[in-house]
Amino acid sequence: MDPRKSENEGNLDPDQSGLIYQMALDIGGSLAKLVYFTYDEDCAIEGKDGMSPEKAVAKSKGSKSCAVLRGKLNFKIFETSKINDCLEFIKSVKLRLGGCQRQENPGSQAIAVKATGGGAYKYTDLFKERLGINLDKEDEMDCLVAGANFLLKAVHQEAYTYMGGQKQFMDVDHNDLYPYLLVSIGSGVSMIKVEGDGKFERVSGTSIGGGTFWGLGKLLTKCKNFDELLELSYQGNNRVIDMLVGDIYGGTDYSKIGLSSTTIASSFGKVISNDKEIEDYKAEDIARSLLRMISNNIGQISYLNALRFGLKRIFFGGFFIRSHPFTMDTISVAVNFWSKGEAKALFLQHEGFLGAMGAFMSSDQHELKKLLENKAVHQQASSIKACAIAGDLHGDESIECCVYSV
Ligand SMILES: Nc1ncnc2c1ncn2[C@@H]1O[C@H](COP(=O)(O)OP(=O)(O)O)[C@@H](O)[C@H]1O
Ligand SMILES: CC(C)(COP(=O)(O)O)[C@@H](O)C(=O)NCCC(=O)O
Repeated sequence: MDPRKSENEGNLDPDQSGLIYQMALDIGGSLAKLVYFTYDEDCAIEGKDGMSPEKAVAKSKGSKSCAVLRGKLNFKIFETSKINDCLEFIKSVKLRLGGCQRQENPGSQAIAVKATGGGAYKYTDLFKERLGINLDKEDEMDCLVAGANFLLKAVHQEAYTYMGGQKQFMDVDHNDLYPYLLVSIGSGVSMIKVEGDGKFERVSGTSIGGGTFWGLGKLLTKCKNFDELLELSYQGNNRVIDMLVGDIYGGTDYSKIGLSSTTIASSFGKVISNDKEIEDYKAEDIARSLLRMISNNIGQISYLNALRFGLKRIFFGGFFIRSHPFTMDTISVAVNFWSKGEAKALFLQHEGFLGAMGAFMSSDQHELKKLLENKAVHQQASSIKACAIAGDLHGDESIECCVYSV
């Protein structure tokens, strides 16, 4: 490959040759997330006598007739520390925002793109200078909530429970969605009580989140990337590192206070009594203990906040989860254990894209928003992959969808 080209250049999915009608960004502490809608110019509109999408949309305004725009919602991620890859990707695709602007001559015509997350502020000048894009900033919490509400209502089988290796999809009753606790596990963790569309309060947070897992993991195991660390955690045994109740109580349960001998009494606690150096421990075991410690802690704090407000459902999002069985199992067990089965942990297929989806939905100057705001996006269930992100950082996913306008 030509070393002057970015990793993504020349490696585009054929679907991306379609026009990008609308794009939004969520640039977080660790990852930059993109959501964009593409359609095939030749066959995008149905039921409008072969006219162009723009014309059909324009014609449908103010009339009772229905325009249907067929296309795909695409999802893509980049490491924030490699923001240049993200810029190169946007540069390499045909950006046709609002149905009337082409990004062929950056600098000559400013294009506005909705953006959220800290990077929307940090990289404002970079986007403007390199791509001629004005980042139109949206509040991160507003976007997380809007994205979660939209996905839960519009995407079939978006939410699921995970217990004992079993994934069980939950049908969301639109009339019985609120209230719930939304826990976004990104670099740090935000906990938001959601009571309706745009009706929410950030009730808590913790700095011990995904960045902590990846940061400490990198230090302690010398892993070079996040996936490697996750993979290691699969193979490890945390009992070598963690001090269990049984280690303290001579192998027995402490049943009087409901603790079994296998419960972790102290994460990483066994290390203090061993005369070992870090090299004497297996990276797998360290990764496993770390993942359990962080996941357990988030599960417990989430439950406590759910209890504060009498919330029974806790939806977990953010890329820390990565549909990882062990992470989801640990969080579910923690919520179940602490709530004595009263509260439920739920996960989202598009876990890491809540903010980007919310930013996408917040666009107010493009035709697509006008199409989307009143109508649901109906996806074909068969087109969803079981895992939102399947390991590969640059792996992307798309949902076939129809956008209706009446
Ligand atoms: N490929 C990856 N590279 C880095 N971190 C990853 C990756 N995949 C998952 N993660 C985890 O996801 C977290 C970031 O989640 P995300 O929801 O994108 O938050 P943020 O908005 O802070 O970037 C990281 O801190 C890390 O724990
Ligand atoms: C500051 C943040 C909202 C930024 O979001 P992120 O990039 O981590 O997704 C988040 O990291 C956070 O909520 N941190 C926890 C801060 C606290 O409540 O202690």
